[in-house]
Amino acid sequence: MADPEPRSGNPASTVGMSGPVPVIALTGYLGAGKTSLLNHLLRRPGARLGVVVNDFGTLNVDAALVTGQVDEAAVISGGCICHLPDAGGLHDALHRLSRPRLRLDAILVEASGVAEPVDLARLIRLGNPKEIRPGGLIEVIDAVEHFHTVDLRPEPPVRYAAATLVVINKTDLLPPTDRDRVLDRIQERVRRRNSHVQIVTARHSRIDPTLVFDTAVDKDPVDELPLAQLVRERHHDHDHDHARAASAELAQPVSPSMLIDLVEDPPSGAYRLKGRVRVRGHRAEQGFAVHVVGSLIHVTPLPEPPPVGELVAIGMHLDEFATQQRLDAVATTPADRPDVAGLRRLHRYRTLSGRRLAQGSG
Ligand SMILES: Nc1nc2c(ncn2[C@@H]2O[C@H](COP(=O)(O)OP(=O)(O)OP(=O)(O)O)[C@@H](O)[C@H]2O)c(=O)[nH]1
Repeated sequence: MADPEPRSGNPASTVGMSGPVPVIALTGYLGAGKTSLLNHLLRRPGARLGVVVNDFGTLNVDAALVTGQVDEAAVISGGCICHLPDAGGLHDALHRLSRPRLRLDAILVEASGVAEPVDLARLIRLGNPKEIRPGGLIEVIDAVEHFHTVDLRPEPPVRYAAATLVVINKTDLLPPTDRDRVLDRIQERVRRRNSHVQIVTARHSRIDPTLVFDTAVDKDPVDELPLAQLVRERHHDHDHDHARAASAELAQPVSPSMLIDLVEDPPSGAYRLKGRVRVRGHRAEQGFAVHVVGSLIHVTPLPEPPPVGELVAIGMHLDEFATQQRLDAVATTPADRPDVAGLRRLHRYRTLSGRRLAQGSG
């Protein structure tokens, strides 16, 4: 399963997004590999990440990485501790970490092994709509222990339903002769509960961070602590499959109908889809930021319509050719007149993005 590198540079970073900070939940049964995943993501240079863990003191988070990733070390070590499912604690932590001054690219929430993913996903949706947006829920599965711990009943566990990405971890511990059979079986169980979820396999939770958040540059920012850089260099590895990406530049306003068709039915294999777009409104042009993670769709207005917009799709098993065609179709189809039905659909998502977060429904 060796996927090629993203096609040109790092398309994942071409959409420089301010606006709501994505909050990504890491869940999984005890010992599945959540902390390993968190540390792996923190090692990725270039992104400014906030971290929320249940108890920073007792978890095996690499402190050098955490403090190095964000120049506000005090925020990480002192302000982001919460005890799930205490909504107040989580919301306080998210509120602090989403302050614009911190300029975080993403916030990672590591849930304890006993936390219910469905409840956690709902808690995150209860946050302040202006500050954060749901960035997905990553469920880590221990490939060896799965059928002895989590998946014991005839019906697949409900926890799969909340996931946008499933990482089947510890594949190195599966006997080679049994590997494919076990992986197929786990996938089949997950898909019975969540047919469209993206599934990847991993050793030591090493997945391509591009799947999870935007990594803006390939080397450490200048304000990075030297210690963190050293730790990263020691661990810097390329022993994971790479996500694929496709992108299109939007030189003209796009058709809202085509855009919503795209986000409601993303190209095959796309896990994340994001864009900054310009649409023709009744009176003037309007700008929107659009984010899709799994089945989550989030639309926010931009202060100004972008002179040139972008669309980017990312996924482990992305059909790059078909995806490029879909993105290009949106980019090149003229949208000279206001598309009333399309605008209505777009604004509905905009309203839902705010309301769903505010009310915690859906
Ligand atoms: N061999 C092997 N060991 C792994 C892998 N992933 C994680 N481990 C080990 O499994 C143990 C548990 O991993 P963690 O990342 O701490 O798991 P966790 O889900 O955070 O654990 P809890 O917080 O206790 O629920 C650690 O000793 C890891 O080094 C893997 O893919 N292969």
